[in-house]
Amino acid sequence: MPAKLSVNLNAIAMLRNRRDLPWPSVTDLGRIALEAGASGLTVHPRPDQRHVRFSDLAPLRALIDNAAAGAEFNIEGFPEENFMRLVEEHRPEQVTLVPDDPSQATSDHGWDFRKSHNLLGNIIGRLKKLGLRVSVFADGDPDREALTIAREVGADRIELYTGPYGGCYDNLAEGERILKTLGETADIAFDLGLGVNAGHDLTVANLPPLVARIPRLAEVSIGHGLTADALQYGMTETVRRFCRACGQDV
Ligand SMILES: CC(=O)[C@@H](O)[C@H](O)COP(=O)(O)O
Ligand SMILES: NCC(=O)COP(=O)(O)O
Repeated sequence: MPAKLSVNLNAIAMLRNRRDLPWPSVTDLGRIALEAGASGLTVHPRPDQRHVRFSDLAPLRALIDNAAAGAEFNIEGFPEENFMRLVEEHRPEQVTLVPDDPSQATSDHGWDFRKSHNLLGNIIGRLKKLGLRVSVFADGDPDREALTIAREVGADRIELYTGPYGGCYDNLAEGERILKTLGETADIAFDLGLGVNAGHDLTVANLPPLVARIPRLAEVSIGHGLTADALQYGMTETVRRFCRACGQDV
């Protein structure tokens, strides 16, 4: 089955937040994305709300509840107590745990599973009691021992951090080298019984080699590159292009 596309709305929210006005509407663009074939919506509510605001979550939850069967809400973030309250309130189908410090401009690394063993174990235990699928952000580092810890603490999936791969748009040889390590990391994760998602700086250009190397990739979450294309081609056409780049027949 081709990888599913979850559209990350953070970049739309960031544009909206330039003014004290309600447009561009995060909910309306989310609706267009779902109607165009996206399988879900992703938000990363950062503590300072500089992108998605906490008040965006309820209308997005309602939108997904009224969308085609199987549409999913994915909420990403560092698991501090405020984040956990948001997740408890809005019950996403998937929670993606990232090790971000609030001062980070954007996500730029996966978990150190050895150091975060106890934190992740406790948090994932709480999320499992809510019945939520949990994905954990992971570097493209084929470190079996680290991924074994991810499995032991209860993660269902890893999300491969593809920032370094996306950054190689002008250095294809380096991109191929990174793709190799992403693929090896995914192979180990599958072997351990983990599912594999991917995200960060993915584009219509770099998705096809990624899904060719990792054919069992479950989901990609994409915001920055997709929003840039939506400005040029419109959200509907852009979502279709990204779905096709995932190998979907749309
Ligand atoms: C985990 C991840 O890679 C995404 O959440 C990405 O960081 C997008 O978040 P921003 O749009 O807030 O940078
Ligand atoms: N989990 C990654 C994500 O949601 C989107 O990241 P980006 O495409 O905005 O870099």
